[in-house]
Amino acid sequence: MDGVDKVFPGGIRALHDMTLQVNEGDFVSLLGPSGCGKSTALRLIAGLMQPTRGEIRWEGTAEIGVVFQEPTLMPWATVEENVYLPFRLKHRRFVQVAEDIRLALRLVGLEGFARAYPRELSGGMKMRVSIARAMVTRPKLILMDEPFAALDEITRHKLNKDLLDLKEKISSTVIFVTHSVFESVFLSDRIVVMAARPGRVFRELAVPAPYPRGEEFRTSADYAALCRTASDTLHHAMGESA
Ligand SMILES: Nc1ncnc2c1ncn2[C@@H]1O[C@H](COP(=O)(O)OP(=O)(O)OP(=O)(O)O)[C@@H](O)[C@H]1O
Repeated sequence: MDGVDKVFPGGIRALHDMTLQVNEGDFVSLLGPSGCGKSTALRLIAGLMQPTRGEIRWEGTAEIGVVFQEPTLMPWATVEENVYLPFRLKHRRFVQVAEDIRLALRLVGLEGFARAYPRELSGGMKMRVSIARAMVTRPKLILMDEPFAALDEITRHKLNKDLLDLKEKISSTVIFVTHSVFESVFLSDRIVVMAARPGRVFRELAVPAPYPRGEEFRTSADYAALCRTASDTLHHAMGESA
């Protein structure tokens, strides 16, 4: 993103001069207070809307998978039919992609649930279906907008860990929106702290901890120190925008 502004009709300036580079294989978190434009940035990157000013450039073509805060599953369709959706939109026949669907469900730990309906699943399982759907076509870039915000802490920790394992396996690039300091430090190799009114990049923080990361990292002194730095930076960002 190069010098991107987004002004909504009515004059709300959601983003101002946002510049951000994401490289292949990065796990980048956008961390910031409510209303700082994180979702707007993600929607611009997804091409769901256009910037008012500035540019979003790609090297090569980008296929994108998106995971929203709500799992947004079709309640009348089974798990495998839900995961089939991105292929259906590309006019691929189910039988041609059945193996990809099976593999995606296996990667998110839902092998036995292909024929289940969303109402039969827990919140965490629904989110796993949503993740399987986002990655079933093996997009280069996965955009996630606070996907775990509505889950309990234990489930959230489990899904954080599983998401990192999954990323290793499918080697995608991930841009992850969150307002949780802890989550951003656990997951990402770079945290983009944003400030509000107008939304912009306040500072970028590197998380120099090796992957794979698990409970050992989450309970380490390094993790605690990184969380403190991120938390302080977030407070500065909020102070500047208050
Ligand atoms: N479609 C829209 N029309 C007008 N204003 C909008 C629209 N979408 C977002 N905004 C405004 O733009 C600003 C940024 O919103 P955005 O949802 O991107 O923030 P956010 O950081 O994702 O917030 P949250 O963490 O609460 O989801 C807010 O002031 C919001 O009210």
